Amino acid sequence: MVTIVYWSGTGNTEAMANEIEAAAKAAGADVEKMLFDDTTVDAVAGKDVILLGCPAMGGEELEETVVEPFFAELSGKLSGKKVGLFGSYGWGTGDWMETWKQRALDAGANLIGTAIVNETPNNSEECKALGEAAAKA
Ligand SMILES: Cc1cc2nc3c(=O)[nH]c(=O)nc-3n(C[C@H](O)[C@H](O)[C@H](O)COP(=O)(O)O)c2cc1C
Repeated sequence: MVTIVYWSGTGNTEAMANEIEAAAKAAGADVEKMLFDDTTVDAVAGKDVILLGCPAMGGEELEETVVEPFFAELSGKLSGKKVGLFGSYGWGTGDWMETWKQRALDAGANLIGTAIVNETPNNSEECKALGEAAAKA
């Protein structure tokens, strides 16, 4: 089972989640998809393959009211877990994802891939690759 958990303010990261879900399903995986708001840290920590989505916010940061506190707590429970990260960005160059990736690695996660897209995805190769990697993980 691949579990996708995401936050999206204007729908771009949500569109990525949909593309990743479609790719993972096409590769044969069962997929569940939910918002950070609709789950808990312990529920996510108990999953097998975890894909987390959040756009670049703040100054190259995670969304601060929901995702940052969620991930800060979850990172204590990610050691050895198969984790993928994705999100949309605007005017930056993807620095928020580099920081996020490093935090996941520092937490001991087994990073299966990342995907970033400038604004709205449109049959993104990055999303497809992450969905396929998750299906095989
Ligand atoms: C409050 C706010 C802060 C943002 N900060 C950044 C940023 O630091 N770097 C960047 O590249 N884009 C930034 N963006 C642009 C968003 O990452 C971009 O529009 C993205 O597509 C939004 O994804 P979403 O539709 O899933 O919310 C910011 C947007 C907002 C509204």
